[in-house]
This record gives sequence, C-alpha cells and structure tokens, in this order.
Amino acid sequence: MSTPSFAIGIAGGTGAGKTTVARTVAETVGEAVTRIPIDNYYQDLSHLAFEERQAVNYDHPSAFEWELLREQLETLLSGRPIEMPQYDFEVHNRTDECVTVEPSDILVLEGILALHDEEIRELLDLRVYVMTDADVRILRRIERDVIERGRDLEGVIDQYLETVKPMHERFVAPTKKQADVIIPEGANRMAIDLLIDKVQAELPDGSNRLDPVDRKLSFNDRTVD
Ligand SMILES: Nc1ncnc2c1ncn2[C@@H]1O[C@H](COP(=O)(O)OP(=O)(O)O)[C@@H](O)[C@H]1O
Ligand SMILES: O=c1ccn([C@@H]2O[C@H](COP(=O)(O)O)[C@@H](O)[C@H]2O)c(=O)[nH]1
Repeated sequence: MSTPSFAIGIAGGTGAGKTTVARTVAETVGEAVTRIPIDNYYQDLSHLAFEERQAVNYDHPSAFEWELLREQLETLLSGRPIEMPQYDFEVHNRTDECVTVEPSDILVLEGILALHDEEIRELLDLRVYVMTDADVRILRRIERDVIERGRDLEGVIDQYLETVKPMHERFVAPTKKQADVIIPEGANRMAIDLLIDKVQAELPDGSNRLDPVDRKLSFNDRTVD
C-alpha cells in the first residue's frame, strides 16, 4: 500500500476503448496502478424492480453516486484503502459485496463521465479523453452488450437511440474540452506508449520500469491484428 503520486482520469463515449486503455496501462505498469471504474458507482437501485431498472437512464449524471466516488477517491489519494462497490450490468444493479481496494502509486479513474464532475477533475493530474467515431462505438457496444451483458439486439438499439446517444452529446462529448490529452480511435499503440511513459515517469524512485519491448497491447476485438 502506498500514497498515490499521480491520478489519471480516462473519459469517452461507450465503446470508445476506455477500459482497454486503462487495462493496458495497468497490466503494463503492474501493481503500481489502482483502477477505479466509475461504473461501480452507479446508484444502488435495489428498491426498484428489474423492469424499472431496465428503464433507467444510465447515461445521465444523476445515475451515479458522485458523493461516494469523491469520498473514496480522496481516501485512496490519502493512502488509505476503500470498500469499493461492485456492479452487475446483467441485473442493472450493485452486487451485495464490496471489494477492498488498496491505493498504489498511480490511480486510474475510468468511465463515460470521468471528466464530468469539477471536484473530481481537480483531484486528477492528467485528464484523458478517448475519442472514437459513434458508428465504431455502437458496433462494439452491440457485440459487448449481447455477449457479455445479457442484452438483445433490439434492446441495445432502443437504449442507444433513446438515452445513450443524446446523453453522450449532452454530457460526455463536452468533457473533451476538459482533457489534457485526446486519444483518437481508442487504444492506438503510440498513444498508449506515451501514456505508459508518462505513468512510469511519475512512479517513485526504485519502482520497476518496463522497457518498450516488454509492453503488450491486445484487444478481444476481431478488427485488430
Ligand atoms: N483501438 C481499438 N481497436 C479495436 N478494438 C478496440 C480498440 N479499443 C477497444 N477495442 C475493443 O472495443 C470493445 C470496447 O472497448 P472498451 O475498452 O470496453 O470500451 P469502453 O470502456 O470505452 O466502453 C472491446 O471489445 C475492445 O476489445
Ligand atoms: O445498468 C446499467 C449500467 C450502465 N449501462 C450502460 O453502460 C455504459 C457505460 O459503460 P461503458 O463500459 O463505458 O460502455 C453506459 O453507456 C450505460 O448506458 C447499462 O446499460 N446498464
């Protein structure tokens, strides 16, 4: 456990490649990185029936418990562990269990609205926006939601048109202006390498640093070699 010396926020539309960027940085830099997926901070909706939860707008800022996220981020930044809530997309709700998350040298906060909240932005040292065309993002989302999140095609398309797209235009895309760095087309190798260089430069003296040849970048997506 250590007191983080550098915090990164990675925002961008659904399917843009945020998780892939965050995961690649974390896997490359290893135990020095603590990942904080904002999805874990969706409001607890246990008081609603499944059908009601299906109808919630999950792309509006009000869907998230910002107070808890701010509080837990500050706790990690002060070098103390948190009990991070966990989220189950298949049932649209938090699970009953929390996971103990220890702070490490680098914090990576990741999610559609990672750059939305002003107080959270001020806690970040580097703000990244992953920018990928809407057609690519919806294709990735259809594949992911059907395979991993138990959805059907019609439902994914309806949700996209009714809430995901308009909320993206209203709340997510404008946060691009808050970014220090914009990564085009998701996790491109050059951008990831630059990000990893920056992260490694921020590690305290004595931490293990990887040579570029040891870095891996992989997708579970058929469009990339
Ligand atoms: N640069 C990229 N090129 C091709 N596929 C990618 C790229 N970045 C991400 N993907 C793939 O797109 C899908 C969505 O990526 P993910 O990182 O989960 O997006 P997000 O977290 O922004 O919703 C995943 O299947 C991932 O493997
Ligand atoms: O219960 C839920 C909670 C969220 N969503 C959708 O998830 C995405 C955010 O996740 P990404 O990994 O960035 O795509 C958001 O667009 C919500 O619409 C959901 O469908 N159900």
